[in-house]
Amino acid sequence: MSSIHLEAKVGDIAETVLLPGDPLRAKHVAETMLDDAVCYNRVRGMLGFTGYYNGNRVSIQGTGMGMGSTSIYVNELITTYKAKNLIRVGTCGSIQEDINLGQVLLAMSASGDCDANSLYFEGMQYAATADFDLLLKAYNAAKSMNIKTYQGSVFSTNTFYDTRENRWEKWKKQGILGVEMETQILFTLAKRFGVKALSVLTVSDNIITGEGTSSLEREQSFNDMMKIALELA
Ligand SMILES: O=P(O)(O)O[C@H]1O[C@H](CO)[C@@H](O)[C@H]1O
Ligand SMILES: O=c1cc[nH]c(=O)[nH]1
Repeated sequence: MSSIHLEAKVGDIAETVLLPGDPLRAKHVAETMLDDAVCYNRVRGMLGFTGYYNGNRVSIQGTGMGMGSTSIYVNELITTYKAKNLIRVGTCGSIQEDINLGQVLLAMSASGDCDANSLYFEGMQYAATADFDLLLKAYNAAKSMNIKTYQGSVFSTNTFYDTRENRWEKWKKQGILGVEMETQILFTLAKRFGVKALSVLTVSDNIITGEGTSSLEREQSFNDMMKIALELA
């Protein structure tokens, strides 16, 4: 048996699944950091692999960009493949001047503009929150590897491009650390289905200062984030 958007058979995917937006980041990590990695999904080019990290079985599955695409993979991973720990490994734009390129955020919660949530919660606002156990483990793993992390809230948006001026000013004042496009729906669905979720994010852009990284760097150069997430397997 497989699902609509994943051709893996039940049993091909580990209980802990890392979730980059970029399927080529999944491939790069599988090739450079996992042992005996096997590709289980090529449907729509949304690559997924299962392998071993320090002897522990782990999968890594691209989600695509945005909450619509992510919700499809998260739903299928949980309901068909019985995934138990879903850990996003993504990039984000910092909206705080002092959080610079390459730094790692552990998302405690996600605000956002997820349409699926607005409909589902009938206009009420749900506080999408990380699993505390995964958050604590990630924090401790980072500390033991001497990797500095920032713990706090992120904003998940479905619109990467937007012409509003000072769009992020109020969110910056509200203490949001970074902006990305998937965490709000990941945390919401994980709680609904009774599984654990966390987002580990690397700052690829600083939206306030305008600094950014290349697409190759976004695909390949986020070692600290990957090491923290893989320790959770
Ligand atoms: O690098 P990924 O994981 O794709 O994450 C970020 O990058 C994409 C936008 O460029 C969005 O998916 C955003 O959340
Ligand atoms: O600015 C950014 C950078 C990464 N991802 C986003 O969604 N926004």
